[in-house]
Formats: sequence, structure tokens, C-alpha cells
Amino acid sequence: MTQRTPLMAGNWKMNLDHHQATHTLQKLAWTLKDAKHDYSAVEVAVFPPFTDLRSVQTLVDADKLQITYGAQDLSAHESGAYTGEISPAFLAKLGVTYALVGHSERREYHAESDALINKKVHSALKAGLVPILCVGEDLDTRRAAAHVQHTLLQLEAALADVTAEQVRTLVIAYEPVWAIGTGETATPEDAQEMSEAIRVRVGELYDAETAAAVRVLYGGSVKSSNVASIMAKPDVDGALVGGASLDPEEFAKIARFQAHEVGL
Ligand SMILES: O=C(CO)COP(=O)(O)O
Repeated sequence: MTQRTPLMAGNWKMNLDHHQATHTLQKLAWTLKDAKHDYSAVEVAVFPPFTDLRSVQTLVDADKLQITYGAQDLSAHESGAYTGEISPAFLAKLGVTYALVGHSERREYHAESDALINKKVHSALKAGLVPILCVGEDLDTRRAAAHVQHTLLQLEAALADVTAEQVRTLVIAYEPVWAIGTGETATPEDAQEMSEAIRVRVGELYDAETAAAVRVLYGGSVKSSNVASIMAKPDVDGALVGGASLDPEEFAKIARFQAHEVGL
């Protein structure tokens, strides 16, 4: 059976300028070093705003940090007349490992369609970046009990023409919109239900090996007090953390979920 390394991903959203980013990252690295964190057991990644990425790269390289980092979005294009957009190739040059694609805030505030998200998945892969594909339903869809169907349709649309080999490297983040920044967390059972449904659908679209390899994260009001019970679920391979990742000590605790018997 494939061993999936858990991933704790901190999405800073539009918070922390490049000075604050350096400070926060340094504190996170020190806290994890003090705790003798084993990065091969639980991977830790941060997702700063674009303007912080060069500073983050400089710090990671200078201090040889094992923390990885990603972008919060990227362009579907490689270069050209796309004012304000950021090329995946530029991100790759900055040592970026991951790129969030299709975050619910991009879908909602920037009207990103499933077709555009599919293009962004391809543009990330082409540049050698690992897409973290975000999917999930809003409150009305959940109330109508259509959440599984809705989320799987988003998944299928985003994976159009993506090969099994590519999907094996991919990360999928299930983020129910109603649980983002609201303090309302889906139950560990909700997180498991959808993570399992996603894995089963990947198996149907591709094969069992691909389904066993793809990492599925849960996101939505994850904190150090609830992470362990979510991570105890067999199909959940990590968390995409917003607000709680801005506090380096709290985010370090989340990454150290195995060491802290929290929330159990
Ligand atoms: O959207 C999220 C991460 O991408 C979740 O945000 P919160 O952890 O603040 O709810």
C-alpha cells in the first residue's frame, strides 16, 4: 500500500507583508526545530502572498529550512499580455513547490469557472508545480444533501485531460465553504465521508494505485484543538489551514498533531 505523507498547509490568504512573512516563518521554523519536528513524517508548507515569495525563498535557502512553500493562485498562461497575472514559470523560479488552484475565495470573488480551474491545473503541472486542487460545497448545497455530488463534479471538471501519473502527485483539498473562517468545523465524519468519496472517484476515473497515492486534505476552521480527531480519519492526509496558520506557535502545534494528544 502507498504510504501518504501527511501535509499541513498554511494558507495565509491576503495577510502578512514580506517583513511579517519572514518573521512568521522564522518563528515557525524555530518552534518546529525546538520540537525536533520530523519533516519526513509530516510535511509543513506555507502559502504566502505573491509579494512575499522572494523573501520566503531567501530565508528558506539561507537557513536550509525543510518547510516548503506554495502560491495561492497562478495564471493559466505561461507569459504574455495578461496584466496582473503571475506565470507558473516565474513561481517555479522562486522555488515554489505547490500552487493552490480553485480556492473557494477565487471561485466566489473572481468568478473562476471549472474550465479555468482545469486550465490552471494543467499550467501548474507543465511548470513542474504540484497543484493543490480545492473543492467543496456551500451551505445551501449541503442543506440540500447534494454536497457529495457537487464536490465530485468539481473534481471531475478540474481533472479533465490530467493523466493518472500526474494525479498521483496531486493534492486535493476538500474545503466546505460554510466551514471556512466561520469557526464552524465539519465533523471528522464529514471530512472522512468526502475524502473517501474523492478517493473512490479518483479510483473510478483512473485506477486503484492512483487513488491510493493522491493526498486529500481537509480545510475549514482547523485548529490545534480539533486537528487530531480529523487526522485520525483514514482518508484524510492533512489540513489546509487559514486563520490558525498566521500564528506560528499554533500552526506548529497543528503540524505536531501526533505529539499533542489534542482534541481526542
Ligand atoms: O480557506 C481555508 C484555507 O484555505 C480555511 O480557512 P480557515 O482555516 O480560516 O477556516
